[in-house]
Amino acid sequence: MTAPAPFGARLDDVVVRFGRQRRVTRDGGTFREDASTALDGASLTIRPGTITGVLGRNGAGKTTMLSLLAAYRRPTSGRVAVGAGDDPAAWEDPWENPWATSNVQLVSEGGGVQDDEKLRETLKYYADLRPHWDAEAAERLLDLFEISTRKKPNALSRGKRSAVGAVLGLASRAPLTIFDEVYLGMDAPTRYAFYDEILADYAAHPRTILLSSHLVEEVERLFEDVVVLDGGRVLLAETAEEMARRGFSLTGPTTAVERLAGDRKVLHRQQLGGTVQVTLEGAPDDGTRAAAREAGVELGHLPLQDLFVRLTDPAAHRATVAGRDADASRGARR
Ligand SMILES: Nc1ncnc2c1ncn2[C@@H]1O[C@H](COP(=O)(O)OP(=O)(O)OP(=O)(O)O)[C@@H](O)[C@H]1O
Repeated sequence: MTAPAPFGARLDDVVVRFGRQRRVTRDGGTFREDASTALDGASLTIRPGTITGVLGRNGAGKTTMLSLLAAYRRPTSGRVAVGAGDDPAAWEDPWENPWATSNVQLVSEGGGVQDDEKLRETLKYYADLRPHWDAEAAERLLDLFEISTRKKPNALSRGKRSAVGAVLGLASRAPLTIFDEVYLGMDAPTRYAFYDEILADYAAHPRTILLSSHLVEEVERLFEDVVVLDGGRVLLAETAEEMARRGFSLTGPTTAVERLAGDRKVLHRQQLGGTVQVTLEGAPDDGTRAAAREAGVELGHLPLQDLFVRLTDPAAHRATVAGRDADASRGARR
């Protein structure tokens, strides 16, 4: 079978509301109220043939968004589309669309397995369901994660169940493969093996992979694109390269770093004795680069975690290095 073309995905002004409830007014009348809004006018495009990180704090709407793409649910309003090619106008609504759903694989924590049957039955089911299923890859990965197909999933540990999800997602070779917090319960060596397998499999069989995770530091190296959701809205959707240009870090002697940082906004600050590392908003100009070299200050890339924390925290600490501490020292020098 020829390799399938990677899928793109798009959300246009998508709203998802859950749990309409009947409320009683003071005068005894009733009205219906939305209990929660999981997505609140979310719009974005996932480029075909990329690994895209989906980040957001608890309850931001990640699982809801990913479920829409796999047609596990319908939006309350707005449009969802998936499909091959670079023209989103040609993509299709995945809802009750067998062509779309057979090409989209969503793996959630502990999901996608038949609990009361041996794992080998689940594998047969996937082989029938997934047009691009690779049975050899599934076998190799199950060996790698030391999982026996003779076991029933409910007899597996939480980490092993997650590893089964990783296997199902990878071996599906689906043009749109979605891993929603699939790492839960996996120990660190297993997680790193999973990340390496994603990269190797993606290189050998290009497709579109969406990966949601709270372990931002661990997974950032995988991402070509990044989506950040917050309160049901898309806070940011851009390439990892564009994101990297949103900030930089300086590491070195405290006074030199403070001088170089000036009034820039601080995303993160870590003091180790006389050495400080600060993550700053914005791109370094040539002057800053030259001055850093001269002062023996190391200029580094922006850790995604710092930007993520900053972006999703409305009450973010807006201090600058030139703020509280440095102000005091400048005052003393005047
Ligand atoms: N079936 C449901 N019924 C009612 N509310 C729901 C339902 N599913 C999700 N929600 C609500 O929608 C919002 C978004 O939930 P969602 O699970 O999409 O977030 P998430 O970003 O995946 O969170 P987490 O990182 O904690 O998994 C939350 O406020 C959640 O309580």
